[in-house]
Amino acid sequence: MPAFSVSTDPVLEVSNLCVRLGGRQVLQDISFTLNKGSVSALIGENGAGKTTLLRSILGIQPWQKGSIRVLGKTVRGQLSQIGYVPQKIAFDPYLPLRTRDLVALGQTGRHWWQGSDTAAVADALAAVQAESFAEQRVGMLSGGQQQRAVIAHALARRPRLLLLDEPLANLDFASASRLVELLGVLARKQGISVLVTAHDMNPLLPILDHLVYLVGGRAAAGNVAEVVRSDVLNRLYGYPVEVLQHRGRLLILPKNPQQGLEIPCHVHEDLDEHD
Ligand SMILES: Nc1ncnc2c1ncn2[C@@H]1O[C@H](COP(=O)(O)OP(=O)(O)OP(=O)(O)O)[C@@H](O)[C@H]1O
Repeated sequence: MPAFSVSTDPVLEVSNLCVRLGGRQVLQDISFTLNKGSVSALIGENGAGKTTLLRSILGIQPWQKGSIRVLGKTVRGQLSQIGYVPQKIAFDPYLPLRTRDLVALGQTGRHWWQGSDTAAVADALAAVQAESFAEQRVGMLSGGQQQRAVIAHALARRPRLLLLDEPLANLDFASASRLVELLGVLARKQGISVLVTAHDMNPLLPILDHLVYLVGGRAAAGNVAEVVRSDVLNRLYGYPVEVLQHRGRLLILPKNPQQGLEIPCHVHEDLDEHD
């Protein structure tokens, strides 16, 4: 399989997107472009609007202003080009559904009665290294295996854009690292554009090409060095913050500790300023 480098072919273009929900401006003038074969993170605290943005890209959340283009077209008619892994997935342990069945359902979509493309199902299982548990019930798998099974489900229609809503949230460190590595491989080897939401960008840094950092409904977008800078983040937060680097991890802290951001209690020592 050829390896893809990140290209300048736009797969997703979000321009000046504004979304109001329940009388509140949840997203305000969001603009960014994701290219083919890139890995991007959509970072924000609880309630920042990450899921709302993914739902807008999927065409299930109406917006008031702006535009979203997938492969140069409106999302309507392009849904088969998008794989989606939602945030909360719980499988009953006794659900009579094997991993292979779940992936086949992803391949056939709603038409479960149609035969699935077995080669596409096998490719999706292989892409996430799920062959060894393909015949096991999904409800009996570990959290990390379930996450890989639902990603295979999303990959079964060979999408060009893969959206994952907090896929690392319930994984231990080792499973999260394996999943991050896998997402990098999907982007580089298969040319899929991957967009991952998370609260913490650090686990994703090794594979990240692009960052969309959401605060209070507004976003800064670009590569990590362009976004994670105190001048950019000062504007976004509306108060002074500092960016610290500690053993390859990035920390964003308020200059005045009374203000908003949470300071992780385990990383207070030996911090060097990074701008
Ligand atoms: N249907 C709705 N009506 C009104 N407000 C909503 C609706 N859906 C979401 N919201 C609000 O929009 C804001 C953004 O929600 P969203 O779920 O997009 O955030 P998030 O960044 O994904 O959060 P989390 O990290 O907690 O999943 C929140 O304040 C939420 O309460």
